[in-house]
Parts: sequence; structure tokens; C-alpha cells
Amino acid sequence: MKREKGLLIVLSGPSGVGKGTVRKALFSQEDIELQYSISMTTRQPREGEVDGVDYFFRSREKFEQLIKENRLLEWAEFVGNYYGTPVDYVRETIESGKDVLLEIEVQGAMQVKEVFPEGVFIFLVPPSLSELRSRIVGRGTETEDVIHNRMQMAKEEIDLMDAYDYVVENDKVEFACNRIKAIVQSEHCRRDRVAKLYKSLTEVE
Ligand SMILES: Nc1ncnc2c1ncn2[C@@H]1O[C@H](COP(=O)(O)OP(=O)(O)OP(=O)(O)O)[C@@H](O)[C@H]1O
Ligand SMILES: Nc1nc2c(ncn2[C@@H]2O[C@H](COP(=O)(O)O)[C@@H](O)[C@H]2O)c(=O)[nH]1
Repeated sequence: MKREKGLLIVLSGPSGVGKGTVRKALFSQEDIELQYSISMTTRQPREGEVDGVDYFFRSREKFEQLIKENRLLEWAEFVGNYYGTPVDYVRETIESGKDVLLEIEVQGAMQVKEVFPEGVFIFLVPPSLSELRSRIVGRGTETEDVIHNRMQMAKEEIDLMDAYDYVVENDKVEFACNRIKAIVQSEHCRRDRVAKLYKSLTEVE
């Protein structure tokens, strides 16, 4: 069904919970079509990460210039690096009737909520904090210092999960992916039903 406006879906959760892994699983499914909002960051690329695919990797100067020019929908400093969402892509995608997914941390998500309260806000949680630590360590991309800082941030982020519309456990990737798919499908059904009712109640006789 072609919709007038797409959904803005925000996926947050502590670093290492599996947002990227679950997102990739979601994007490989045939019964759901989402567009991914590629973020901008000042952090160094990890091995295998590609500019323009995983992130737009930019200098701090460039990032600060984009903040000044209001070209970011939201931005935040996370463990020493800037991260932000280019606004044009998000607006254009929604206006074209397609759903867009933002994978961002909580400070940024709260900024998006101010501008797009009609968004769908999903918080991904690990089965436990020790499992979260094992996942970050197992990924092998961060130093012990960074892992410590990210675990500290995780506790602060979990305190804010009440602000989200949905909390989804990432126990198994397949289960988490199916839960998110069900949320998106039910949000579509709900909004289509409200739009239909609104139309029928406001049509001139
Ligand atoms: N359900 C799961 N069970 C076990 N391991 C998982 C699960 N989901 C993800 N992982 C593993 O956890 C590690 C972190 O996953 P991922 O990089 O997707 O997390 P993230 O939330 O995107 O992290 P960041 O916010 O730091 O980018 C990866 O090694 C991934 O393979
Ligand atoms: N506020 C924003 N947070 C973002 C954005 N893109 C990614 N992120 C989040 O940052 C942390 C760290 O990411 P990593 O790739 O360095 O591990 C993680 O929680 C991401 O979800 C963004 O555009 N805005």
C-alpha cells in the first residue's frame, strides 16, 4: 500500500546490544521495506567499515560546520566522538511515503522525539549486563578503556528506556528482528485505521 508519509523509526539501545546486527537482519527480510539513515560521525572507521555505507566519516570541523548550518536532525557527543543524523535524507524519505530507520543513542533519540513525536521509538535491551559486556568484548573493536566507558553509558541509557514506546529484548537476533517487524506492521495498521476513520468522519456529505 502506498502511503502519504512513511514512518520514522528510531532504534536505540546500549552500545554492543546488537542494534547493527538486528538492523542488518531486518533489512534482509523480504516482507518489510525500510530505508536506513546513514549517520555522520567523527570516530575513526573500524576495520571493514566503509564511508557512505556504515557512516559518513567526517572531521570535527566539518561536523561542527553542519551543526551550525542546521543540517543535522539531531546530534550528540558519545564517548568522545560526535554522531549525528543528516536531516535532508530523513525528511525526503518520509515525505516520499517510505519508512526510515535511525540507529542512534538516547540523547539523539530524545531530540528526534521533540521534532517527530509521531515517530516509533524502540529500545533494544540485552538479556543481562554481563551478556552486554561479553558482546562488546567479543566484537573485538574497542580498547578496555572504551569498553569501560561504554558500559558506564549503558547504565545511564537503560535509565531512560521508559521514554521509548517499545522495549525489545535482543536474546536471539531472529526473535528480536521478528519483534521489531511486528511493531512496524502493527504501527502501520493502527495509523491506516485512524486515517481511514478520520477521512470518513470529516468527508463533506
Ligand atoms: N542476539 C545476539 N546474541 C549474541 N550475540 C549477539 C546478538 N546480537 C548481536 N550480537 C553480537 O554482539 C556484538 C555487538 O553487536 P552490534 O555491533 O550489532 O551492536 P550495536 O548495538 O550495533 O553496537 P554499537 O552501538 O556499539 O555500534 C557483535 O559481535 C554481534 O555479533
Ligand atoms: N545520536 C546519535 N547516535 C548515533 C548516531 N549514529 C550512531 N549512533 C550511536 O552511537 C553509539 C556508538 O556507535 P559506534 O558505531 O561508535 O559503536 C551507538 O549507540 C550508536 O547507535 C547518530 O547519528 N546520532
